[in-house]
Amino acid sequence: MSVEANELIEPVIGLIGGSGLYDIEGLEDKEWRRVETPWGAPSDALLFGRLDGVRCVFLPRHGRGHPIPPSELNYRANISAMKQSGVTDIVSLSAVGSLKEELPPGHFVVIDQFIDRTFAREKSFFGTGLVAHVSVADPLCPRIGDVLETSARGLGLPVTRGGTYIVMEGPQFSTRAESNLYRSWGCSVVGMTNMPEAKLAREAEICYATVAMVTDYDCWREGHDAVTVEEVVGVMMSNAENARNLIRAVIPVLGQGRDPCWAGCDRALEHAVMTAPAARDPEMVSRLTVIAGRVLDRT
Ligand SMILES: CSC[C@H]1O[C@H](OP(=O)(O)O)[C@H](O)[C@@H]1O
Ligand SMILES: Nc1ncnc2[nH]cnc12
Repeated sequence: MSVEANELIEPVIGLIGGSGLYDIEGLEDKEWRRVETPWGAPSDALLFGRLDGVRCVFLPRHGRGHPIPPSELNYRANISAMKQSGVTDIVSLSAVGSLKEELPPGHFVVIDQFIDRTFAREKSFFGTGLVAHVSVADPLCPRIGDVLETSARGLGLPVTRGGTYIVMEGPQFSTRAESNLYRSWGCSVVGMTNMPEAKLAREAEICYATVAMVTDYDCWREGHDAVTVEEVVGVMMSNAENARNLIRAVIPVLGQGRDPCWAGCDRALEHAVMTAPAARDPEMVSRLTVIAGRVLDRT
């Protein structure tokens, strides 16, 4: 997709559904389609359709029925499949634990920062033979964040704008010492999936924002039981209903024709590629065409 000046973008909205969100209701012309990528298969087929005329692409992050754990997700294939499907804007929906008293279960947080503590995942599309460094100083798209916040408030949902999501490797939940450490770092919520997803979306020049849906207080709270899957699943059900309403509200807004993103997420690769054309591995270049073709074509 081109983002030259004065060209109006017709957005395609990508939705990545987390725990408890394995389908999207109300899509017209819906069709599940498998998408192959240079990085292998995504978590599942993607659901293509339209909502109020806006093209949407939905992917259940863990696959339908939740067979894939956070560390085994093929994050590169998931983001590449979105890019190959023309997605310009991703809304990520995620279950998280709360690290702050004022963010109770049921609360939605439109986060604005991450701390990435994952260590067993492929984190970049680039590598030997084609090196690039994008900025993730502000890893979430504030333009989408504005729409999410306004729509959530309009629906009367309990929502906080801003907050840091610490991404842990999992699959076990945190120790009490870890949970308290994350609190001492000022983190708002803890989860296992949004990294490297957000970094890869940035490399793919896709605007990306997250609605972190609180399901539990993790294990830091004195006198309260530590989080269990039973607790998470229970709260997830009511969160999922609110998430569906929020999705219905944001898609018509995000789907309007627009200029390139004012925050620049869709131009992240502009000055990011380090490897001189003559030093590039042709196989890497060919593999990366779907992600970085926009900039590789001209350098
Ligand atoms: C049963 S809670 C653990 C699971 O839920 C979250 O995933 P997602 O972001 O896809 O909703 C969390 O990070 C864990 O993967
Ligand atoms: N407490 C928690 N820790 C990590 N991931 C979570 N997802 C939902 N609750 C969580």
